[in-house]
Formats: sequence, structure tokens, C-alpha cells
Amino acid sequence: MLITFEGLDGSGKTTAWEALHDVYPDATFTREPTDSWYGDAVRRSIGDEADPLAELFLFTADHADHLSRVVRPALAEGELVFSDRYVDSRYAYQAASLADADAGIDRPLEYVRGVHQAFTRAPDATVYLDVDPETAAGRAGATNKFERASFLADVRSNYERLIDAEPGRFVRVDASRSPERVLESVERAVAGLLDGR
Ligand SMILES: Nc1ncnc2c1ncn2[C@@H]1O[C@H](COP(=O)(O)OP(=O)(O)OP(=O)(O)O)[C@@H](O)[C@H]1O
Ligand SMILES: Cc1cn([C@H]2C[C@H](O)[C@@H](COP(=O)(O)O)O2)c(=O)[nH]c1=O
Repeated sequence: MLITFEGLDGSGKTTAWEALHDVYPDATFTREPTDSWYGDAVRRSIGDEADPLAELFLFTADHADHLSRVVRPALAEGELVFSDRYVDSRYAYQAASLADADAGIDRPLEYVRGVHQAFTRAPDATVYLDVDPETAAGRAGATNKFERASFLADVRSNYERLIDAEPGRFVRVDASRSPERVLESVERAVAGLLDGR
């Protein structure tokens, strides 16, 4: 089973994902961007004013490598896989970048999904840590081009569209509360998902 964690920068995904290591010691914990050289290229582009289409394909290359090297083999072994960010990050963030840049793509979210359709492995469930863009940008420290409240507002709208399209896949957690309360909700959500397998 593949469970992904999604949300704005600073929503607390990594904090929750790290806390789950103790609860599910036998699971595979992974993340995007990855630690591969593709992930290094992605991080370089995040720190730069990259062309948004070039950036989409860097993130997508990192995802393709992640799938073949980590995700598919772990799932084939019957492992439980937890990924801190996955395809929805691309659908939400790169669709917002493409719309901002007026890159000539009419329906960026549909376009980015279309790029993935032929090869990706959809998550079985996604825990969405929901927080407003101002809080998110404040927590994240506004250290890169994505961590601006105005951009994160567009990203959040895209996440809402994804949730509307597939309400059964997402579990929404109110991430504006204290870390303890958020962790409690995430652990309960994951336990519920595993119970329902
Ligand atoms: N519920 C919370 N309330 C207040 N601060 C929090 C909460 N959860 C996490 N933080 C703090 O916010 C910062 C970002 O948290 P974290 O790295 O878990 O978020 P993230 O969603 O993984 O962000 P990014 O996508 O930018 O990596 C950290 O300093 C963390 O300690
Ligand atoms: C996977 C992925 C990530 N991003 C953005 C979101 C963040 O601002 C950075 C790095 O992610 P992290 O969780 O802070 O390590 O990259 C993106 O725009 N598109 C993606 O597919």
C-alpha cells in the first residue's frame, strides 16, 4: 500500500512522516525530491529562476527514477510505503508555476497530470495537511520561490481541485493546530487507512 503526504510548504508533512517511523518501523519511508542526482538537479532548480516547463520535467524525471528504484520494488515486496510528497506535489505546484508564467499551456493541472498518466503509480491514499498559505509561508521561512503566501494560495487551490476530483483518496487533516494534535490526527488517519485495507 502506498500512502503519500501532501500539503503546502510548512504544513508539517515531514514532521508527521518522521514521527511515523517509530510507529511503523518495517515500512519503507521515502520522499520527493529524492536523494538521487535527479533530486539534486531538482533542488538546484528550486534555488534558481528555472524555466517552469524545464522544472516540471526535472521533477518528473526524479519521480520516474523514484518509482523504478524505490516505490515499485517496495510495493512488489508487499511493503507499506510512506512518501513525503509524491505526484500531487507536481500537479499542485508545477501547475501553479505554469499558470503564473503564462507558458502557453491552457489547462496546466490537466497537462501535468497527463504527463504522468502513462507511467505513474497512483497513491492508494493521501494524507493532506491543510493549512492556510500565510501560516505555511511563515513556518517554512520563505526561503525559496515557492514559499510565498501568494504562490501557495494558488497551490492550495490546485490541491482543492485534486481533492474534489478524488475525495475518496484524500484524508484531510487540520494542520493549523499544535504539532501534538496534528500528529495524533495523522496517526489516527493512517491507522484507519490500514484497517480499511
Ligand atoms: N503543527 C505545527 N505547528 C507549528 N509549527 C509546526 C507544526 N508542524 C510543523 N511545524 C514547524 O514548521 C516547520 C516546517 O515543518 P515541516 O518541515 O514538517 O513541514 P513540511 O510540510 O515538511 O515543509 P516543506 O514542504 O517546506 O519541507 C518546522 O520548523 C516545524 O517544526
Ligand atoms: C516533489 C515536489 C516538490 N516541489 C516543491 C515543494 C517544496 O517547495 C520544494 C521541496 O520540497 P520539500 O518538501 O520542502 O523538501 O519543492 C514541487 O514544486 N514539485 C514537486 O513535485
